[in-house]
Amino acid sequence: MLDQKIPATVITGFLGSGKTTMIRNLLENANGKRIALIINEFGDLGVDGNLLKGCGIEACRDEDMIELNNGCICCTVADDFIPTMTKLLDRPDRFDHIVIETSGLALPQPLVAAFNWPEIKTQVTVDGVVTVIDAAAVSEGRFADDHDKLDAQRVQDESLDHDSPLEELFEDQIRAADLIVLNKTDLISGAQLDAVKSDVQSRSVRALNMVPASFGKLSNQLLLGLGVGTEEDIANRRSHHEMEHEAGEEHDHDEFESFVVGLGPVAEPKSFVEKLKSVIADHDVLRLKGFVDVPGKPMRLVVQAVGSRIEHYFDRSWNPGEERQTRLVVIGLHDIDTAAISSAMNAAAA
Ligand SMILES: Nc1nc2c(ncn2[C@@H]2O[C@H](COP(=O)(O)OP(=O)(O)OP(=O)(O)O)[C@@H](O)[C@H]2O)c(=O)[nH]1
Repeated sequence: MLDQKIPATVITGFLGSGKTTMIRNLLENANGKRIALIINEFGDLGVDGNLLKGCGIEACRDEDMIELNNGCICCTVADDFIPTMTKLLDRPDRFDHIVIETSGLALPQPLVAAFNWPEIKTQVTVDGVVTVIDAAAVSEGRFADDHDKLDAQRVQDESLDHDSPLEELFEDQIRAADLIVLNKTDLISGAQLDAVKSDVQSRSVRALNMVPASFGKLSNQLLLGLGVGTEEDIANRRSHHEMEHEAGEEHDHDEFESFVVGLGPVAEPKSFVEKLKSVIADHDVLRLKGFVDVPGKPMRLVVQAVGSRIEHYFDRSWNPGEERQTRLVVIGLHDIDTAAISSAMNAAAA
């Protein structure tokens, strides 16, 4: 029906929690639904969009997929997101659903608030915010800070007025959620999952709606059928940043750094990946992902690392005319040693 608003689902969650994997599954089960996909990534290499493009899934049409890579979507709402949405809504063909994947560092609140802008509000409603959580990482204590250490740092530097960026972001993404997907349950025990549930719930005053999942395998009825209209409630889900900076200080992502490392062909992928593991551990890399040119192989190699967990596989043939190259995006905290990491990665590839 033309007078019905188009539902939009916002999928958020920290770097590497499994958002793209879940979306892939969702598209595989689209059942004829026409889904527009807006993908936002932190870093200059559009890996997520590239992995989904040409993935062979029928519902995954290149023209229905829009990549927004000019920074985090929460900071570029006016310049990037609103114009993209209005263009999408002006298309003569109508979508059944819009799915938005935020970058792993995005605060969902400003994005959801954008659905109250008049030109969007009349046509679209937020069906729900789905926050994907890496339950294994939570169980390993990745988001639980060493508060004693932070307090000591605050004594040294008075400008440190809040918790660590990882913990804050983790909580802001939880507080914005209508549904929390506790993902990667294949990596933890039932008891660990229970502990993760309590940890996550303790970070919100609202009772949270949580479902466990592995590789984001959940039904589309659940993921796309929340029916919340979150834009109406966003004022009740304020982020740390909003609460700390009532005066309206700009939010930014200065606490994080991302850079792309270009390397030559990699003849020994197994040994390369092993060496990358050490680079990641030595330098506390949060996320590393990209594509590798393996000489003599017709297919491109994908490398995906989330903390110390690293995966590599050949995903598709290099296309005719496509330049075979090795490019990996690396993300860490702002003081990450970019020069040392680049040189260690070069050495690993040699
Ligand atoms: N073991 C395990 N691995 C998973 C699961 N879900 C995703 N992964 C892996 O985790 C890595 C990151 O997954 P993505 O889907 O790319 O995560 P993302 O949230 O889109 O990552 P960013 O966009 O970089 O924030 C990949 O290597 C996935 O194969 C899961 O449930 N279990």
